[in-house]
Amino acid sequence: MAEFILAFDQGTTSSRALLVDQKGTIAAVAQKEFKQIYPQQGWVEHDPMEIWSSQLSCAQEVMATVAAGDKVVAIGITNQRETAIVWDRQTGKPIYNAIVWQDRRTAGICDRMKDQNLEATIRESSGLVVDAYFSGTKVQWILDNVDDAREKAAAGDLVFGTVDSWLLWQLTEGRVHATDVSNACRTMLFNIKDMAWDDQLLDILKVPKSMLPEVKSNSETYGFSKLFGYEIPIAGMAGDQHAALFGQMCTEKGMVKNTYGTGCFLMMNTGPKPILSQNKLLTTIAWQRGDEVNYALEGSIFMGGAIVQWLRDELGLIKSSSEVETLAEQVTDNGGVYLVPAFVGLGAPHWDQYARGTILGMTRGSNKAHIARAALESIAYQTKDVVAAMEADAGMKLRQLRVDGGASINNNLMQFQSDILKTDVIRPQVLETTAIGAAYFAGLAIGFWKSVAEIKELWQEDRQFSPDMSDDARNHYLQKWSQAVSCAKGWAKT
Ligand SMILES: Nc1ncnc2c1ncn2[C@@H]1O[C@H](COP(=O)(O)OP(=O)(O)O)[C@@H](O)[C@H]1O
Ligand SMILES: O=P(O)(O)OC[C@H](O)CO
Repeated sequence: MAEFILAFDQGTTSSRALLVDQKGTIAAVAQKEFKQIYPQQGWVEHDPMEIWSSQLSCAQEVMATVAAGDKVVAIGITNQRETAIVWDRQTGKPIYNAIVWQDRRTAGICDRMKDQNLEATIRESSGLVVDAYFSGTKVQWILDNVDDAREKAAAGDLVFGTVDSWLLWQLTEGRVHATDVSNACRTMLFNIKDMAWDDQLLDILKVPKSMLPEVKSNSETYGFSKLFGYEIPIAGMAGDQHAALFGQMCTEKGMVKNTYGTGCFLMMNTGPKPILSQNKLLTTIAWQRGDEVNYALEGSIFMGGAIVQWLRDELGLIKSSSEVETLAEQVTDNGGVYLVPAFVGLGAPHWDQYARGTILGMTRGSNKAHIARAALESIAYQTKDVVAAMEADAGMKLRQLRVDGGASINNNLMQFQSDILKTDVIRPQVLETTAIGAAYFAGLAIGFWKSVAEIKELWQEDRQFSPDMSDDARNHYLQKWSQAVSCAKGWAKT
């Protein structure tokens, strides 16, 4: 009889469900894209019911492949982080769409917090910078802008959750309202040293404590789902980047991964003590298992693979994401063209809410291949900016970068990344590290895998990319990139 873990990977643009077996092999995958809602410039929303229905239908699709006699022994959840959902405790209905992590509508609330000199307080307690990215200001916005929401929240009738919480609520049919530490620490409401909701932060952001989910570790049984014919424990939950760090088995201090999905998210495992960044990175909880807490430094880049989607969907330069490779290969270099993909502002280490997308350096000879190349290169330059900040904070040089996510399939991009970083880039055989990480957390909780050492044996390299660029060329690219970033900054601040 074969046994599997069912992993939910609820991403920004699609929901996925995967079956993972004991060898860490993916036995089945289903994926469904869902609607991106842009009600105003800079706003990004999802329909929470569609998040759930797309996730459920993917789960049903892979469950249908489980042979008679075989069994799913646990569910692991991983999710797009920071996205905020508020729903009615009694009816389970959302009172507003999910406000997505990319949404910039609360930039003004953040400016006011900065004017009140709250940055240091917020950083000390939450490890975060003041930015519209995080959930806290999004919850505040919903409470202040949806009719009667403040009154209902004060009466205890509303609950808040990130997407993990929302899925857990649905899976348990409203019986469990909980989250995990890795998602909690992205809300700007959680104290990463005390490992508890922070009263001062709740007060600053005007969020009533009664709305908040119970906070648990990343690997334990949160509840049971009866939706798939028999009772299955939900035993692992983690934000997608934290799950990817674990899925990449970056379990030693100093190990770094970069996930090239919609955005790019670099995380460095910094061990059992939090390092407060001096270089505008985030201090975040990597994961908690039992009483053991691991911290990480994170650099969040808002536009990664999404730039390729923009070339495809808005400019129509390519028909599928993979076509970007052949288009970019039509030219031997960027021809002096630089694209700063600040479509939703710039994240780490710049944190400019008002930066906007910019293309610079075009001449009469510039063509669509140069733009495609500049778009891909921008992913590598943004990564380099974060790595430089990470090295400064950690006081050490990066030894290697482990990569995963949809865009890491692009060999030219990975080679350019290695050239620009002057560091080896290592790609594993299984690129679904996010879902795998969630499966590992769930499997460890129920004894499907006995130890991290056992799981480490499952990680296998696919390919290594080593630097092959002169220092002069690298310095030239980085200098022009930095000039281009300066031009993109502050554009929308009027
Ligand atoms: N060959 C490629 N080169 C560059 N980017 C790619 C390529 N193939 C896919 N992508 C990008 O990868 C992203 C999808 O990766 P994925 O890890 O599934 O993202 P997410 O989990 O954020 O939805 C998309 O933004 C897509 O444009
Ligand atoms: O949907 P992804 O994979 O781009 O991840 C989104 C991040 O969790 C946002 O912080």
